[in-house]
This record gives sequence, C-alpha cells and structure tokens, in this order.
Amino acid sequence: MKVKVSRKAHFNAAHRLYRKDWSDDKNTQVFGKCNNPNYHGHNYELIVSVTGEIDPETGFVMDMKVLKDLIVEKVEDALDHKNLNVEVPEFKDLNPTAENISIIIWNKLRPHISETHTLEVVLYETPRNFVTYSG
Ligand SMILES: Nc1nc2c(c(=O)[nH]1)N=C([C@H](O)[C@H](O)COP(=O)(O)OP(=O)(O)OP(=O)(O)O)CN2
Ligand SMILES: [Zn+2]
Repeated sequence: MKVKVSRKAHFNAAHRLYRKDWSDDKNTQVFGKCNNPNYHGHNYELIVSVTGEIDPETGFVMDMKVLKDLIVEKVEDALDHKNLNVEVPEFKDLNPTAENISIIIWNKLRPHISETHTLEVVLYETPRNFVTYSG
C-alpha cells in the first residue's frame, strides 16, 4: 500500500528568460517582459512529494524532518535569494524557466531519496503558474 507524503517549501529568486544566441528582437518577441535585462523576481512555492510503502516499524514513508532538511540543504541554500542566471551554475547555459528549475530541483533531490520511493516536484512560479516534474 503506497502513500504520498509532501513537504512545502519556499524560495525567492531573480531571473531573466532569454537565449544568448538570439537577437534582442527575437528574445523580446518570445519572452516579452521576462526578457528584462535587469532581471525580475518571483516568490517560488515548492511542493516536494515522496511516494512509497509505509515502514511498518516507524509508520513513515519518509521522515518529514529528513525531507525538510534535505530541501533546505539542496534547494533553498542553492536557490534562495539568488540571481539564477548569474549565481547558479546549472543555469549558465540553461534558461531558468519554471520547467527547467523544476528539473534542476528534482535532480538535486533524487540521489538522496530511497530508490524504492518515487519523487515529484511541483513548482509555483506565480500563484497561477505552476509546473510538475516526476522524472
Ligand atoms: N511555460 C512557461 N511560460 C512562462 C514562464 C515559464 O517559466 N514557463 N515564465 C514566465 C515569466 O517568468 C513571467 O515572469 C511570469 O510572470 P507573469 O506573467 O507575471 O505571471 P502570471 O501570468 O501568473 O501573472 P498574471 O498576473 O496572472 O498575469 C512567463 N511564461
Ligand atoms: Zn519570471
């Protein structure tokens, strides 16, 4: 019997959506105000979910304290209050869209979650825009 446990987290970050290999006109045409060369910020809301069997000894799928600490160490410390384009190496040549940020977060967490469990990341870039990545 599998159960999904979830932990919410939060970080804020600045970014700019653009491609270095496109002209200014094309970047503006495709990315609009998100291509502001002075960057803009979002209050990202994150939901990390782990699904697996309940350990009969502990009653846990995964200890939420362990999951909380993992998110702080691997995600918040890496992304919170950062300029994603400038300060986060994963986005040196990768557009920091919500889709790509969710994949980076999933990749950071996956090695630290039991292989018997599945991992899902839901990332809200704004209260109305959110993406889901499950590997
Ligand atoms: N598929 C994607 N589309 C867009 C992304 C993205 O990551 N993936 N990102 C953006 C920009 O980051 C933009 O800053 C989004 O902000 P905004 O347009 O203000 O967001 P809302 O639509 O939620 O705001 P409203 O107030 O509802 O207009 C754009 N597209
Ligand atoms: Zn944005």
